[in-house]
Amino acid sequence: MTMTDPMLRVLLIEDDEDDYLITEDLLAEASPGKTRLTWHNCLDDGLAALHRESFDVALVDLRLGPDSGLDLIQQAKNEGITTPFILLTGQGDEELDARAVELGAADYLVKGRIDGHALLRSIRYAIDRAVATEDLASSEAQYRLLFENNPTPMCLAAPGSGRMNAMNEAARTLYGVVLEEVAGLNIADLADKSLTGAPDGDGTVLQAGAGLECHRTRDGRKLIVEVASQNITIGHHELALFTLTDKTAQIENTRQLKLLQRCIETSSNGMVVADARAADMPLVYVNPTFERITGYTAAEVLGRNCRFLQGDPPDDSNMQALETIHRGLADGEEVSVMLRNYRKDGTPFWNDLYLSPIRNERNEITHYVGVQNDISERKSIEHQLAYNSSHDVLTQLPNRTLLEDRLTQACQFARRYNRHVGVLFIDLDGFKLINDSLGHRIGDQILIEVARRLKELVRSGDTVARVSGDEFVVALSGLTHGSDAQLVVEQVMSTLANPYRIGDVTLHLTASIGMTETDGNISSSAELIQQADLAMYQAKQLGRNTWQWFEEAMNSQASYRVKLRNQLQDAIDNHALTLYYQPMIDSRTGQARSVEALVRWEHPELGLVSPADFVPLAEETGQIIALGEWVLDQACRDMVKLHAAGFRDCSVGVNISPVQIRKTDFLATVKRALGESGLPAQALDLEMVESAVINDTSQVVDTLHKLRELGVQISIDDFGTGFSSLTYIKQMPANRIKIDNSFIKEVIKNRSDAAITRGVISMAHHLSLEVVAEGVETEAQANFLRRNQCDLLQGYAFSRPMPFEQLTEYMNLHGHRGAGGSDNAEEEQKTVLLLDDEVNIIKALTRTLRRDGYRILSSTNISEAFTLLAENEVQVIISDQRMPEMSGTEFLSQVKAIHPHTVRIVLSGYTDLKSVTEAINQGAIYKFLTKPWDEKQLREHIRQAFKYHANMQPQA
Ligand SMILES: Nc1nc2c(ncn2[C@@H]2O[C@@H]3COP(=O)(O)O[C@H]4[C@@H](O)[C@H](n5cnc6c(=O)[nH]c(N)nc65)O[C@@H]4COP(=O)(O)O[C@H]3[C@H]2O)c(=O)[nH]1
Repeated sequence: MTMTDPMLRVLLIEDDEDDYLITEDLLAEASPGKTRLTWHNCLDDGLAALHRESFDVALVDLRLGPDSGLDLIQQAKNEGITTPFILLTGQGDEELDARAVELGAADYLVKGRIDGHALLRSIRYAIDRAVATEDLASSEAQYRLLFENNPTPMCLAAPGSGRMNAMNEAARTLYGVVLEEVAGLNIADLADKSLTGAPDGDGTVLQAGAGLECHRTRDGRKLIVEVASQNITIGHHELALFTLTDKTAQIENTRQLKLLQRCIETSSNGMVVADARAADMPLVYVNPTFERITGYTAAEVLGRNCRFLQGDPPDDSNMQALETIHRGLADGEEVSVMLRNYRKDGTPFWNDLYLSPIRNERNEITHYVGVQNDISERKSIEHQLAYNSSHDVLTQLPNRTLLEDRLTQACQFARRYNRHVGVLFIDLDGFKLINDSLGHRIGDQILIEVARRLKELVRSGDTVARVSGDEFVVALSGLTHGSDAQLVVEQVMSTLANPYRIGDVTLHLTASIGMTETDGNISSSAELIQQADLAMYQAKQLGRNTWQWFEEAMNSQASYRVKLRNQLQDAIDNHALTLYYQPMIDSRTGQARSVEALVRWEHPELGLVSPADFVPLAEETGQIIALGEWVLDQACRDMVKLHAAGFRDCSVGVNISPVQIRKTDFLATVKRALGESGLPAQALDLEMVESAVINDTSQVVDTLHKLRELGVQISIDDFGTGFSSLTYIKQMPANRIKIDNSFIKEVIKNRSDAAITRGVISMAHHLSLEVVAEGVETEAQANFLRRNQCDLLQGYAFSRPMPFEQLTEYMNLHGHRGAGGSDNAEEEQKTVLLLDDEVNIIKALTRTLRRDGYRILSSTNISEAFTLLAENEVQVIISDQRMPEMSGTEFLSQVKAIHPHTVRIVLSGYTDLKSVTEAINQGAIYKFLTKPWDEKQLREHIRQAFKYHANMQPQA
């Protein structure tokens, strides 16, 4: 009923006309003029009228001829007619009443028992109910629309059983469920049944009361879903409403981000990010490695431009690198530069910096990322190697190369300022005897002392050099007269004649000295040295302990050299040279897998002449070409024989002089030697000093590449004595480097030699080069080298050079020596080294610690302790503090440099606070324990020390 139409439109479907008339009267009486009654007397007409016209209410008689009013109501409902019905009947019947209500009839009236007002009231009630029902249906439809179209996946399920009641479209799409399936589903069917427990949300924030669950789509895809549930009531039904938010992608992204972050944070390179769009490009991120390298904390540097690393005032040596950076920034390109930067404490470090722009999706540069690599250690090793190339390692004096340089400068100065240069060639008399009888250690001490005395004697512009074993040269520059050198030589003679006290030994030495002088007009500094050398030879001839000026006539004595040269030529022509071989031992297997060919000359008068004497002569005269060719041919032939004897993997190292490699037909010579002998190219290893390549043309490098293409191996010989730039060596097609024996000599006790050797091995391995240690004389050296992964060992500790016949025997006897095997068992065993000069303390400590099953090594002196450390895998060291040679803390500081992975403990009855704190600050000491000790506590400390050692080891 609408407000604009106050007339009630009533349809009566009734087969009895009388009843129609009665109804009409009742309505007219109750509401005169306010109702309009339409009458139809059968079911079909009634239904047709309901379809055709609009009525506010329909009164339906129960009996419609053959039909029932209930059927009509039923049919009308089925056909979508929403008009409210009131059922009329002749008599009251409860069952009928119930059935009518069940079908949706608004009321049930018994004819004859109602008056007009009751009828009207019933009609109005039916209309009101219909309006209310329609409103409810419309609001239900709205809620359904909200649920169904909600973008959040949701479903409704029975709270107890979990039977699915409804799933909205978003949820069906997420899980791949079709509408028809929903009714057969249970909420539990969404879960991934293969997993138990809640998934790791990687810190994802969830709504209050929600949880994360692993679910699976119908086609098996895994989902991580945030599930929130809430109990609601719909039409008297208790239901659980689940909202299901898919977090899979978000969690995966978080994981990826965290992984990236962890990579950056744990990177061994320092990393910084600068904001390219903010003024002065401030740092917005630095990783922990940056903090470790520079000593600055993130808080101290964020917001600042990273130029503070260049020092204050900025280091000028960075100019070129900074220009490259500025150019890179201007062009928006990545750059790689080497900078000298400064840590917070002011110490410099070498920063190998790679700078790269980061662009956004619009290709604009938003940030710069800088990757830093602290290469100070490499630089310092290279620096030290470079120093060694111009200095004698033992005495730290300039060597022959630097001497020649200084002499050339002194001659230039003399020419310009009308001055003179004097040269003293000093040879110690009888030094070889001292070396042979008292040993190298004493010999070395004397050489160091001689160097010290000579340096003290000369002026600052003069040069004292060591040119070979016991030969020194003093270059005196800026002399007014050449004869002034005479004053110096007298002082040298008397200074050197003073006694030498080495330990308990007192020695007396004399020297033979040759002298020469020049006004600077001389063709080469080498000639000047040679003149002084000839004069020294003369002084020796005169009975030693004297000095001689060089005279022109002495040059004739140089005819000795001419004679030697002729004899060498004869030896080459008549095959009077011979080859010796020295094995190189594989440090892992203990087997010889390579040999070095070393030439020998059996001189008719002089006996066996060392190649160190005649090879330089042959190089000077050019005879090295013929000599070298003979060596190459012979070595290839011998090696074929060795292969035939069963040692097929053995290669032969042949020394190649720089003079040889520079010859354009060198490649052809090698090919011929291989072809004629039948030796596989892989079995030939050409050993050459790095200067042969570094100082030379690209033609030499080209030849080396061609040799490598053939399969021939290339070794860099005497590594460490030349230019020794590892960066440069990277460019060379070498397979191996041979560390010069001067480093190996002291490797187990000299921290600098140990560091260089270790550094060279590690860096060579990074460049995929094999490393050979030359001059290995003791088992201690060999063990140190093995433990530091040196690949091959060569030296008297294994074998001296020998003729070919002996080599075959050697290979048969020692070819299967398994030196590497025994070490492993040793390595696994916990070993402690005890050092104390009191035997009783060592005994007591041994008693205490033996109970814990450690392997116990002990020593009462430092030198022996170093040897034990070199020969054994020791994890924990306990040292006394007060010892005659040096303090325990000093000893442990040195041990730290050579064996950094040991755990070092001082056990002392006495405390020198300064040295102890220093050693602790340097990280040299793990613990400082005092005597007398509590047995239980000491054992616990040692147990902890081994645990600490185990934790320090890199995890496999
Ligand atoms: N103190 C000590 N020395 C050890 C030890 N083990 C080996 N040696 C010696 O060290 C030298 C190693 O050879 P190199 O460095 O190539 O040094 C060689 C190499 O540069 C040159 N040489 C030798 N044979 C030839 C050759 O056929 N051609 C050329 N161009 N040079 C050669 O002469 C140098 C000296 O040769 P050698 O006198 O045979 O001396 C050899 C060898 O006998 C050890 O444990 N302690």
